[in-house]
Amino acid sequence: MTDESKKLLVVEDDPGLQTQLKWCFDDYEVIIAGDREAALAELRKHPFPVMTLDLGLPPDDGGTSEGFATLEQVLNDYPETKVIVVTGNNERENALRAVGLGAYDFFYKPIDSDLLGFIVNRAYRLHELEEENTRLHTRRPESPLEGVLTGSEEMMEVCRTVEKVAPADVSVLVLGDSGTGKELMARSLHGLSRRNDGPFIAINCAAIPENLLESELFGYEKGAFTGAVKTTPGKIETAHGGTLFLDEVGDLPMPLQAKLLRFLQERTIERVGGRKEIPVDVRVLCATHKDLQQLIRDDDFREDLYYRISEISIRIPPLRERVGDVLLLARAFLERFSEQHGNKIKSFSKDAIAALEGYHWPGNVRELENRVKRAVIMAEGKQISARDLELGGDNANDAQSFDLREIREQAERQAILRAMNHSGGKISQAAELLGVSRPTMYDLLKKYGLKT
Ligand SMILES: Nc1ncnc2c1ncn2[C@@H]1O[C@H](COP(=O)(O)OP(=O)(O)OP(=O)(O)O)[C@@H](O)[C@H]1O
Repeated sequence: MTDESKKLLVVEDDPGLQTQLKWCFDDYEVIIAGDREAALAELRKHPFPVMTLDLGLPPDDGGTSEGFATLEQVLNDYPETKVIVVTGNNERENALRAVGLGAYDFFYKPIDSDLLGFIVNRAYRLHELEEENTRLHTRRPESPLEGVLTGSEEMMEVCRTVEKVAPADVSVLVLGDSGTGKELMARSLHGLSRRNDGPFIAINCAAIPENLLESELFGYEKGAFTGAVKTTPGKIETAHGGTLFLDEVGDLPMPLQAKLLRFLQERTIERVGGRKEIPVDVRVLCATHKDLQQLIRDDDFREDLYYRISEISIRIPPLRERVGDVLLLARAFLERFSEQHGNKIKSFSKDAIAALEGYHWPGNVRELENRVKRAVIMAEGKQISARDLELGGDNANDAQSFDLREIREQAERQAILRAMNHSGGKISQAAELLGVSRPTMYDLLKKYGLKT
């Protein structure tokens, strides 16, 4: 036990009991508070793993209203503190109500120091175990690639592919929904390649108007068009010796697809308004959330370009399909943002965890990152609630389909993922949570394409 965890807060207004309680716990550093304000002032100063709380506090020493108000405030603001409620001999109802609200245990007066000592020691032990548990949960798994956090087998496979492919100078097409981490993977590919001393230049083909995209990519000569006051190299040239990342390549207009293809075949570019062929040495990585095969069928994407940019394809699974990743990433983001904001929020409430597990994350990791960032700023208690994350109610359940079978399957899939997340990927525990046998659980995982 650390020195800090040996502290015990005793909230008691009766001077006689204060003294008795003080020598009852000579193993602990006992701090006495006579009322709610004094107790909260102590809790603000340092964390207390355990506190005892007399329910009959002033100004309502004859009743319990002040005691209950103190209890609720402590449970809300200091959820890690175990509260042992001390109450009159025939006040069973109050004792049960306190435990119902979240008090750890209760104790009847007059004080039996052996029994109270036993309850306090047990509360300390439980607090210690819970802390250990939180530490284990927040421990990061070995990050396979710099900046990439994951514990899921699907993503580990993606990372292994990235490691293998990075040193080979091949073109890579990264596929995946918006916010899944395509750019992060492209940066890893660059970082692990022999070009990592060179530049990494990213351009989002969907974010730049069509008429500017050509000069943005290929550069222009002075006087090529109105406003071209000086010769300017494009992104491709700027990436010389390094990597060019074309995000949302599915949005590249047809004429530029032809020009890009020419560049990939000849490895030279011509600036807009120029005549000179400029040799450029870059590795091209592309990404898209669109279905390029469909675009090819619709004549919106050139098949020959597709083969050039996809010597290797890597598909990043959506966040909802990664077993265990939602909570792992949420905890990592919480740690990062609460450190950045200098506040002490360390955990998610139970309802927040259920909401995180139940939501289907259409915006993937980016959405999770944004929700946690916002919650850290908005949260008023010591824990992040589902409300702080703006999850719950209608937000969490936006299935728009009317197809009953589809809705049932979605719900089943969600439940399986929640159970797998909850059990840390342990199939037998997840099966138990869902009330199905292990073989059925394997069948379900297979049916929904969930790897373990
Ligand atoms: N596995 C991960 N671990 C840590 N952070 C991640 C992970 N995946 C994504 N992120 C973070 O999520 C955010 C979105 O990632 P990124 O921009 O790479 O996604 P994207 O798929 O390229 O998105 P878009 O399709 O919208 O361009 C970034 O802030 C990124 O750092």
